[in-house]
Amino acid sequence: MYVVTGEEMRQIDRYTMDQIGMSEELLMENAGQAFVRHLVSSLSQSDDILVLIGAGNNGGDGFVIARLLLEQGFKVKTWVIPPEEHIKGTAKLHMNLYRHCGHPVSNYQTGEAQFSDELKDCSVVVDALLGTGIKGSLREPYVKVIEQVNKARKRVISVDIPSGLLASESGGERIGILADETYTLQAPKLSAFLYPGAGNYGELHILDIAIPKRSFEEVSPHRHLITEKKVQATLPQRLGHIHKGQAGRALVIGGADTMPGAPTLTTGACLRAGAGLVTTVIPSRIKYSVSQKITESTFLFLKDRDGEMTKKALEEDIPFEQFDGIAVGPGLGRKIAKSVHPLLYGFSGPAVIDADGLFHMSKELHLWSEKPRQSPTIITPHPGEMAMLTGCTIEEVEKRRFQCSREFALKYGVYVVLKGPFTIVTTPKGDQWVNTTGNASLAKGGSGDVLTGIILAFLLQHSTVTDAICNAVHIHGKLADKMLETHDIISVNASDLILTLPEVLKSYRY
Ligand SMILES: NC(=O)C1=CN([C@@H]2O[C@H](COP(=O)(O)OP(=O)(O)OC[C@H]3O[C@@H](n4cnc5c(N)ncnc54)[C@H](OP(=O)(O)O)[C@@H]3O)[C@@H](O)[C@H]2O)[C@H](O)CC1
Ligand SMILES: [K+]
Repeated sequence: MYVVTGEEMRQIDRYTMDQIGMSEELLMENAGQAFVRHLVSSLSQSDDILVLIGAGNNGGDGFVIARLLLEQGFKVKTWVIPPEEHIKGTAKLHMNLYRHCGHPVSNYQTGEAQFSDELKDCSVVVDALLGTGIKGSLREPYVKVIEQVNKARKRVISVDIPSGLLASESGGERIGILADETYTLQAPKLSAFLYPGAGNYGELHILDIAIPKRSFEEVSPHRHLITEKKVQATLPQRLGHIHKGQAGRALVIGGADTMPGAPTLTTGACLRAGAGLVTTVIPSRIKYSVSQKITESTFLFLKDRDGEMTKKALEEDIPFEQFDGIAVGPGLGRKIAKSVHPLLYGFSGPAVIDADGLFHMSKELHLWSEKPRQSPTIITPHPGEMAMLTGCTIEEVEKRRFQCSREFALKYGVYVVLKGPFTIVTTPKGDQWVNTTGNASLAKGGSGDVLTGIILAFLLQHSTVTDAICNAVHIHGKLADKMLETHDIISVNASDLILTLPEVLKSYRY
């Protein structure tokens, strides 16, 4: 499943029409058919449905939807919002088809007052005003109509994207329909995953309108959705004759006197996510508090100063060659200078850098570009850490989540896991994967430490790095979703996620 910009979707449509030979009329009919097929089970014959039509092909989809709903006996009122002569091409063809079936159209230009009354009295609004073709700031009469619809608090279902939003941008101050559900056509658009605009989408559904795979392969968008099906198919199997060393020897480096919990969580998650052996490297002074909480890992206690492990101890006292993968950073501390590059450069396995590890990395980026690691490096920043690494503001990162992580991944040859709602995984080649599991309960200290542990464990058990990271991100979100079945959203703790791992992982087995 691809995630596309408006421009990519246009190219895909073009290829489908020009090279494959499917006409726009057919695609529009397919879009309306798919929309109605999915919608009818949630409609009742007593619903009063208002279909709002704009000037372009999104409006054309609206005519198909209105016709099909009317033919099935639903009560539908169809409102054309711009002057009718603005409707051209394929949308006009479907308007005529609709009319030839004997169905009526009302026009907002001549019936504003009646429109307000009908909006007040309806129960469902189908928003087919504007889709991927919108350019620049929203113009009248759409501004007024969209504000009116948002105030009316009806059940609103958008076709393709909530009208007013741009397909590829985060929304910001834009006026847009506040939809309860959005039925997007064939492939989700970037704005479905970029806040604040993502909040306008409501529940996102993806409709298959029969655009062939070939059209996507020709345009080749580099973004994908992480799907449950793919996770299920690629989760590691454990063979009957495997021994613990073959399930991965993991090393977790972190912790300081004020942060004993972070490496504890990472280690706990790493064990529950299947690593064969885990060794936790922490400063000596927290050895009792951490080791009491973890039964199954072994420890290495390093010399510390001011409550943090020293640069020298980190570089000289760890037998890196005994391990298959490393996670460095959870609770590592920032008080005393440390360097991550020299620790990892000579290490031949995958390495995850998180939390304070990213702080130290941000001070030595020249080393990462001068001497890139040959083995996979995975960084797991939240937007604040991404801002620190790139020198952008957090707002810029949030606005340009896709571009920002891609630029960094390409420049430094690393995998970037940009956390947040809809975490984005980017490979060093620039391919991107968007995660849709998880919820706001994860906005709490410690949940990132758990993710780091799962990523490390999965890296040691998957055959590809990308699958390992995507599956870890997906499962981590799923833990939070599972917790909401029994817990309130504000009371899920990071350690609860680890306890839920066995049940969630088991639910993915065939
Ligand atoms: N993906 C597919 O395979 C298919 C998608 N379909 C649907 O088509 C739309 C995209 O259609 P398009 O005609 O390109 O664009 P829109 O319908 O989104 O809107 C274009 C009209 O909107 C007016 N416009 C543009 N910018 C603004 C603005 N800032 N404010 C107000 N109005 C604006 C403009 O009209 P004018 O009269 O002002 O010129 C444009 O004409 C896609 O989203 C799907 O829903 C098809 O069904 C085929 C299959
Ligand atoms: K729309």
